[in-house]
Amino acid sequence: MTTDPILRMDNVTSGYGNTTVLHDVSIAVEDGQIACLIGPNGSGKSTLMKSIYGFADVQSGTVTLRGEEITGRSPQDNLANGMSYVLQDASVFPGMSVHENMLMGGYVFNDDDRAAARAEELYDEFPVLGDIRGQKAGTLSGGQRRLLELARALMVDPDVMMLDEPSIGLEPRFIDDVFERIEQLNDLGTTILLVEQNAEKGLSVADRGFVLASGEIKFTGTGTELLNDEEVGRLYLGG
Ligand SMILES: Nc1ncnc2c1ncn2[C@@H]1O[C@H](COP(=O)(O)OP(=O)(O)OP(=O)(O)O)[C@@H](O)[C@H]1O
Repeated sequence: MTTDPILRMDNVTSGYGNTTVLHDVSIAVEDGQIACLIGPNGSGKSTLMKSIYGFADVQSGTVTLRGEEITGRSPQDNLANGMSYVLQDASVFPGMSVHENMLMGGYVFNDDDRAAARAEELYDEFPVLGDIRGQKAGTLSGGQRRLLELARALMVDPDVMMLDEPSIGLEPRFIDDVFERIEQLNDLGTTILLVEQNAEKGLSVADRGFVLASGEIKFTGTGTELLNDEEVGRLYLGG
């Protein structure tokens, strides 16, 4: 069964100022899916997410969330509208506690009680985070910090969450844990669009995959279809 896509890009050409990075890109992510974007370095994966979120310039084409056009909206508006984005270089505030970092994730509420209540819900969901809520974020391990970044982005209870390279910089022993967390977020009902350098890992959790090269979508399929595609394997999965 298919549902209407929750997030779409239709014929988007975009970049930065006069520089064009993406050419005529169309993707559709259905409600409740995990979608994964793979492709070589510099192919425009981060730019695709930035074009959805208002960090890059859409030169033509449209971006749609829940059927409503959001092309060119600001990141703040997108966050308030139920979409969160964990940037590749997302960082925690090292001098603040885990809990204070969580509250920052709910700043758009303008309501301290509501933010605190939402943080408690997330500690129930991720007890490891609740256990260290008083600890300064700068003292966390890489895996704990990534979990905090993910949980902080959940403070607004987003319908759609975009994650740019969630496994980057993590020790191998934490990588499986992060992917389990991503599947857990998805089980809670959040639609996820993920950029992942570890293409096999990313596609293995994905309902839908997109291969981007030189700013164009070259292949689309289910995660399994792309993993099993001979050409995708040879060109983009290292054999
Ligand atoms: N702020 C910017 N201004 C101008 N050009 C940019 C900007 N950010 C990225 N680019 C260019 O856009 C192209 C695509 O970069 P992008 O970061 O989207 O690729 P990527 O596929 O995410 O790469 P990586 O896997 O290395 O993160 C690159 O040529 C890059 O130099």
